[in-house]
Amino acid sequence: MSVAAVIVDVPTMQTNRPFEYEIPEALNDVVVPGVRVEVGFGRGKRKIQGFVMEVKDSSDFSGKLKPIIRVIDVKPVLSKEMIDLSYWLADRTYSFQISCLQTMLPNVMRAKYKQFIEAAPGFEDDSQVQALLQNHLFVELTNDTTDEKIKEIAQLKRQNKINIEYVVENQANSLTRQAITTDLNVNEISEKKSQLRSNAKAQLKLYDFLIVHHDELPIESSEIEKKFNITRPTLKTAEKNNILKFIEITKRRTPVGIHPEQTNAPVLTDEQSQAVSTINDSIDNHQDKTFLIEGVTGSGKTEVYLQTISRAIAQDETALMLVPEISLTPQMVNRVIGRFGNQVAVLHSGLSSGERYDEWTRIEDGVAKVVVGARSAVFAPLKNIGVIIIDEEHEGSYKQDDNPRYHARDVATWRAKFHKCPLVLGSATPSLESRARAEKGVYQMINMTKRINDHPLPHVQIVDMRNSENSAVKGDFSPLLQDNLWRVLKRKEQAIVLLNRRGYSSFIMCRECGFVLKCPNCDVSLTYHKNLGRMKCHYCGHEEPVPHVCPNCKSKKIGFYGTGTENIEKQLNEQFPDARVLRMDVDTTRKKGAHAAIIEKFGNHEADILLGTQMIAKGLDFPDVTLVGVVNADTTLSISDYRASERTFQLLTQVSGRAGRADKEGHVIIQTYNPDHYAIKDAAKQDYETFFKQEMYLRHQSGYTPYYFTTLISVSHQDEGQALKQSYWLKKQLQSVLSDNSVLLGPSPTMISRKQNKYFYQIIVKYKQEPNLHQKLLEILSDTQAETKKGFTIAIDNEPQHID
Ligand SMILES: Nc1ncnc2c1ncn2[C@@H]1O[C@H](COP(=O)(O)OP(=O)(O)OP(=O)(O)O)[C@@H](O)[C@H]1O
Ligand SMILES: [Zn+2]
Ligand SMILES: [Zn+2]
Repeated sequence: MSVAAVIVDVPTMQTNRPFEYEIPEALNDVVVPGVRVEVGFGRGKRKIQGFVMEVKDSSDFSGKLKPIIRVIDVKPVLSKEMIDLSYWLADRTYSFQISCLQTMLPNVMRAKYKQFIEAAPGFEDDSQVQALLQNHLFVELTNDTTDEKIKEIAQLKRQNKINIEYVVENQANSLTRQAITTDLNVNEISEKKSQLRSNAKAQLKLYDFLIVHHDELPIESSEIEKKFNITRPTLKTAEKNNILKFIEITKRRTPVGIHPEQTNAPVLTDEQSQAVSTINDSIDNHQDKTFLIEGVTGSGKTEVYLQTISRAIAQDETALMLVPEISLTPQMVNRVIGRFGNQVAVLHSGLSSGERYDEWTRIEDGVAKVVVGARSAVFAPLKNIGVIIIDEEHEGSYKQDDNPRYHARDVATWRAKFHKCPLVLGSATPSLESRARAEKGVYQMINMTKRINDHPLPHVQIVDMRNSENSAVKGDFSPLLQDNLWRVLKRKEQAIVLLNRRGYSSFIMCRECGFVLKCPNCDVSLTYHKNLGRMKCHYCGHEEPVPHVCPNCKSKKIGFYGTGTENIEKQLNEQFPDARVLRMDVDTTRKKGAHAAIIEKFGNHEADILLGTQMIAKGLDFPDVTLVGVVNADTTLSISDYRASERTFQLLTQVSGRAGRADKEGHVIIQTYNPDHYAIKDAAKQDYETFFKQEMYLRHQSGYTPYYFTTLISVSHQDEGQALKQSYWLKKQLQSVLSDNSVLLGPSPTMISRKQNKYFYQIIVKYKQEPNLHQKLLEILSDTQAETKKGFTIAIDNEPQHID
C-alpha cells in the first residue's frame, strides 16, 4: 500500500505537520509529491485540501488510514525544490507550513477556479487526446471526473500532449475571443481585390490589411477594429463575400503595455566588463557565490545584469531577476524584454490573476527562461537557474509584512545554493547588512565607481532652511531652488521634485533650530499617538507630553511638520505658470498602468517637472533631467526607527542620482533643517563608504543590526488588559532562555496600537548568539495558538524592516 504524507489546509499549530493518507490503487502514479489532494479530516465528514509532501511504501501508523478522496492536480504544482524550500521557510519565518506552500503558488490556485484540459499545440489530432476531448475544444476537470480518467489525463500531461488551464470562475468566459481568418491565400485576395469597385474604400483597405497581415492571422476582431480602424460592418461584408471568416480563438493573456524595441548589447566599460567576467566565471563554474555590486547611480549596473543573464541563457540555463516594484520600474522591465523578448515572463501584482497564472505556466513549462518580478517572484517555478539578480537590494519591499515574513534575499540565497548558481545583489546604496557581509568576506564585493562615459556625478547643494532668507519665503521653495527651476525651464530641460512623505506629520520638529524630540533611552524620535495625545517611543515604551516650546531653543515654532504633494503642486503652478507639472503619488497612481503612463509622458517630454513622493526616487533614467530638488529631506530622518539615517541616505542618494545621467550636467538641491546631519552630508557627496563607516559605528554603539540580530514579537488581543498581560508572560518566557548579553525591550504599544479592534503590544529581542531562542519561540508559538488561548494572535518577525 502506498501512503501519502499530506500537509492539510488548516492553519493551526496542531495541524502543522504531515498527516498520512492511503493512496487508492487507481491513483498510484498520479499522487506524487507536489500535487494537491482532497482528504477527509477529523471526525465527521469534513473535506479539505492538502499538499502531498512525500509518498511512502508503508505507514508507521498502526490504525486504519483514511484514503485520499480526490486528486486536484494531475501534475505537481510544486517541485521537489519548492517542497524542500517550504520546510526551511516555515522554520525561518515561524509560519505554518501550509501558508508557505500557498505563498509559492499564484493566487488563482487559491481562489475558486475551474480546470480545463485542452490539446497541446501539435497534438490536436493525437488519437488519445481526441478520445479524451471528444471533439470539444476543452473538457472540464470536475469533482465527478473518475480516478481512471484522471490517471489517463495525468499520463497525457506527462507526455506534454495536453495543457491544463486554471480559470477563475468569474473569468471563465474570457478564455475565448472572436477573431478573423481567411481560407484564401495572398494571390487569391489580390485577385478579388482587383474586382472591387474603386469607391469601395473600406473594403479595399480591409483587403490590403489581409494581404499585409496574412502571416499573422487569425487576429482578434477587437484588435482589428481598434488598431486598424476597420469597422465591424466592413468585416461582415467581407464575410458575406467569402473573403474572411470569424472563428473563436483561445487567447493567452499577455500583460498589456509592454512593447519595447529590440536592443543589442553595447560595448561595455572597463568596470562593467570586469563585473560581468567575474560573475560569468561563477556561472560557468556553478558556484553559489553572492556578489554585491556597489555601483554609483548611472554606472550601468543594469547592463551588467543583462549580460550575465545572457550567459546563463547561452548555457541553456534560466535567470531570475527581482526588482523592488514592477510598476515603479517600467524602464527596467522594458530593458529586459528589449534584450530577451519572448523569453521573458513578468510577474507582478498589477497582473490579473489569469495573466499571472499564464506567466507562471510559461515559466513552469520552460517557455520563459527569464523571470522579472517583485518580491514573490522569488518563488517562480524556474528549473535549472543559472543566475539570480536582486536589483536595488536595499529596498524594504523585499521583506514581506505578513505571514510568512520572509526576505526575498534569504530565499534567493537558499535557491542559489540549491541550483549552485551565483546571486548578484546590486545597489548604489547597499543595505548595511549586505555591505557588512561583504566586509566580512561572506559576499564578494564588486565596485563600480564611475558613471557611463565618465559623466560626472551631479553637483549637490544643501540648503539650510533655518536660515532667515529661506524661512522668510512664503511657500516651500528656497530662493536657490526657485532660481534653478527657472533656469531648467528656460533651457527646456527637465526637473524632478521630491516631497519626502515617509514619517510625515507623525513627529514634531522645531522650525527655528531643526530640533526633533527623541527618546532619552533609545535615540530614536518619538512618535505622536493621536488617541493618547502624547509622544511615545516604539522601542521601550517611554512616553511624554507634546511640547509647546522647543526644549532646545525655546522657540514656539515647534510643531508637526509636513506639506502635501497637492499643496506643492499648487505652489509650482502659481510660481511657474508656464511649466507643465506631472504629479506622482498614491492619489494619481491608483489606476492600473498609471505609473507607467506618467513615466512615459515625462520621458516623451510632455511635462517639464515631475513632482512626486518616494515613488520617483529610484531607477528612472531620463537624459534631460538636469535638476533634482528635494523639498524636505528631514522626514525620513525622524521616523522612529534605527534605520532612519540609512533610509534618508538611500533616498537622497538615489533621487540625486536621477540628475545628469547623460551628456548634460546634473544639479541637485536638498532643502533641510538638519544640514549638518551625516546622512545628508554624505548623500550630498554621494559617498556611500563614508556613510557606511559612520553608521556602522553608531549601530555598534547602540547595539543594532548588523551587530545584533533583531526579532520582533507582537501580541494582540481584543481586550487591552489581556494583550498586556500576555506580553508580560511572553517576556518572562523569553527571559528564561536569554543570556545576559541580549537585550529585551518592551512590551510597548505599537504605533497604531488599536487596529481592527485589537490591541497590539510588541517586544524586541536584540541578541548576538542565543542557541535556545529559536526553539523557545517555536514553543511559545505553539502554546499561544492552542485552543485554550483563543483570541490571541502572536506574530514573530525575524529581522523586521521597520518597527512601528
Ligand atoms: N556600456 C554602455 N555604453 C553606453 N551606454 C550605457 C552602457 N551601459 C549603460 N549605459 C547607459 O547608461 C545609463 C545608466 O545605466 P543604468 O541605468 O544601468 O545605471 P544604474 O547603475 O542601474 O543606475 P541606477 O542605480 O541609478 O539605477 C543608461 O541610460 C544605460 O542605457
Ligand atoms: Zn525608547
Ligand atoms: Zn528649537
